[in-house]
Amino acid sequence: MAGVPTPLTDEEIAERLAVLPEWTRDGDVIHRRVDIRYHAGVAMIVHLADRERRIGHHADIDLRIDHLHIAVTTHDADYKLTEADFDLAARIDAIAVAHQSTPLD
Ligand SMILES: C[C@H](O)[C@H](O)[C@H]1CNC2=NC(N)=NC(=O)C2=N1
Repeated sequence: MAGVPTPLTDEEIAERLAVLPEWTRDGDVIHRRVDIRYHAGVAMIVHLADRERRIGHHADIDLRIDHLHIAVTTHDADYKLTEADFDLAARIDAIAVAHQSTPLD
């Protein structure tokens, strides 16, 4: 097992957020909204959960009728932001693009 992941500094977090315009920092969490219809949102969650299982990092996901809200932090780092959160955020963005274009409702 790897040790406890290292929390990022405020400067490191700002650098990473600068290239993730969909994401907002709220303390020790980053979050974004994905506008997506309900059934496409379900499909996106299944896709994302499979990716999360493989990378060993998981988002908190709130499914609503016309959007998802996704939040990421690292519980193994006492709920601080780490590199793994920004890696997952970038993967979420790519998955969202694919699913937002699916014609499911
Ligand atoms: C053992 C397992 O890899 C860990 O519990 C992983 C799983 N997924 C995780 N996801 C998130 N968001 N934070 C973690 O600290 C974390 N830890």
